[in-house]
Amino acid sequence: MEDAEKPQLGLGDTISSLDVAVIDANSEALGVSRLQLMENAGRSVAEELARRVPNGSRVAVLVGPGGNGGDGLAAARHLAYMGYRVDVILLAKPEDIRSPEARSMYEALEVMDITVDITIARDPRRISLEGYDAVVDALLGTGLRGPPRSPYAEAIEAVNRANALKLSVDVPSGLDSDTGEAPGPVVRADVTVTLHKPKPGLFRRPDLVGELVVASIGAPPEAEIYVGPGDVAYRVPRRSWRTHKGQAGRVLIIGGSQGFVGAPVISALAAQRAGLDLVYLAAPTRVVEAAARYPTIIPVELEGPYLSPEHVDRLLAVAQRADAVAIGMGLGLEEATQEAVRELLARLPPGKPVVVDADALKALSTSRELIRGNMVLTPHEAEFARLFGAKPAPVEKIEARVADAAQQARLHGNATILLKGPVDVITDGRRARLNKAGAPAMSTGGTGDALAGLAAALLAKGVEPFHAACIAAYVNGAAGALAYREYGESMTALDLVDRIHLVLKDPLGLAGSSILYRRLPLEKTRYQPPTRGRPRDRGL
Ligand SMILES: NC(=O)C1=CN([C@@H]2O[C@H](COP(=O)(O)OP(=O)(O)OC[C@H]3O[C@@H](n4cnc5c(N)ncnc54)[C@H](O)[C@@H]3O)[C@@H](O)[C@H]2O)[C@@H](O)CC1
Ligand SMILES: [K+]
Repeated sequence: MEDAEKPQLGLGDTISSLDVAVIDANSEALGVSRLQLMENAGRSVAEELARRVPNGSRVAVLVGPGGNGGDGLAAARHLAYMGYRVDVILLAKPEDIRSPEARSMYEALEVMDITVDITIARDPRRISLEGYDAVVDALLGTGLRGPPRSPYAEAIEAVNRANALKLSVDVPSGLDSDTGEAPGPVVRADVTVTLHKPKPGLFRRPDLVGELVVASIGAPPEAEIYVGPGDVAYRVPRRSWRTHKGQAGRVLIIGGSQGFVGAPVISALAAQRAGLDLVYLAAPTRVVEAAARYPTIIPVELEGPYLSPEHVDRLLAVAQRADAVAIGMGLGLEEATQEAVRELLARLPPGKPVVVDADALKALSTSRELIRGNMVLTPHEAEFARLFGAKPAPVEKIEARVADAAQQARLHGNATILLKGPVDVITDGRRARLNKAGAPAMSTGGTGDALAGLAAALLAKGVEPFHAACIAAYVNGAAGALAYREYGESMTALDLVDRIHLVLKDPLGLAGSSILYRRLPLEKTRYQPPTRGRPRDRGL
């Protein structure tokens, strides 16, 4: 396979401002703190400046109130060590520097009374950058919201007037790193040192970015490769007081048969724990009767012992009221059931996101043309082999396994495939991530049903299919790990469901726990670092 065709493990070639927050938090969960990242960012910035301006030169560092300013403060310390004459110009009052990391950068600089000069720009219109050889723009980064307000607007104008080398930290201040829009004043940089990975907006405005350099902040590639607490904290929408009933998501679970009564009930319970407004459970009579002890689940009784084509019209009507559907758990392998699954998937509105699990995957194996981009398929290895007609590479050869799954995703409309195993592979053919949260006892029956319910719940909340599958795998695994801690080998899928709220309520609080610390015996893969260079040279 061509290298270009291989999806890189991780979040792709560029990262959004949301990805930045996720990577920070996942990095912290893996033992590399935000403070370390900021320190590395500052050092990388100082080193890039040192490549371009001889030491002894005069450098002004303009510092904003957030993480971007924190990077600038760290850079100032490194530049002082390297022999530059450093003046730091603070646009915010020191007490307005709130993040603990940026604060500690400021405190370290404050006592450097021999080598660094710090001024607070009380009147931003009077900032003069005359006589400097270089200006470091650490005003605003990925946290920019809307056009820069005073005093940052004036500070940006001052940077642009300066007759010096202009180096922007992460993004030219004023540029929206996601869209490339500049809704107000914006820095015109000679060099932009962007951190960890390029942001998409940078490629849209090479005129503002100048030379683009991608610098390491020491975040482990694993912070992107493995789904982690940052994904839960920043990608899962939360209700506000203004949310109306139904807005937080409605899910339709279709599953169960005379022989498998519990599976779809576990899915429904897990979906509910993900914070949904409504959960419909459409299932044969015996399943609906068993679910009656959970009054919060809305039953849709399908008369008879198993799903069959005469139920499809009714299911389509209920599906209209749901934001996402999960189908397959415990449905059984009756020919009529398989036919009903195919008919339903063919007739569902194309915009409706669907999780296809278990017995519904078997139905799909004879009609793979029904697979589409907003589907999440959740096969384990044998189901994958049956569905796509080829076994995936073993878990130990993780890169080959990812490539096998990604290839099938590409062949099937970039649907999301969640290939379950001791380490889960999640890919839409463009991106690929892994989940290692879990516990050996998760081989117990029903944990896969919980996973399907979680994935559907996240889809219903508007999370895009790739991230919904990633987060479902992590939340399910982390809840399983917590259940295992308490019950050991005796844990059941219901113990897992009972711990979903712990993972969702305080995902970052769990970070200190050992959920991501298991080292897996996987064949090593090479991480491809993002390339340096001018955006136009990269044809982007
Ligand atoms: N994982 C990463 O990539 C890392 C990011 N770091 C840095 O952190 C930055 C992000 O930090 P933050 O999220 O704190 O955001 P920023 O530092 O970009 O700015 C946020 C601050 O600016 C204010 N602000 C936002 N829009 C404004 C506007 N239109 N007018 C006036 N003020 C405005 C906000 O109130 C907030 O105080 C990145 O750009 C990067 O420089 C680094 O510390 C290292 C780690
Ligand atoms: K900046």
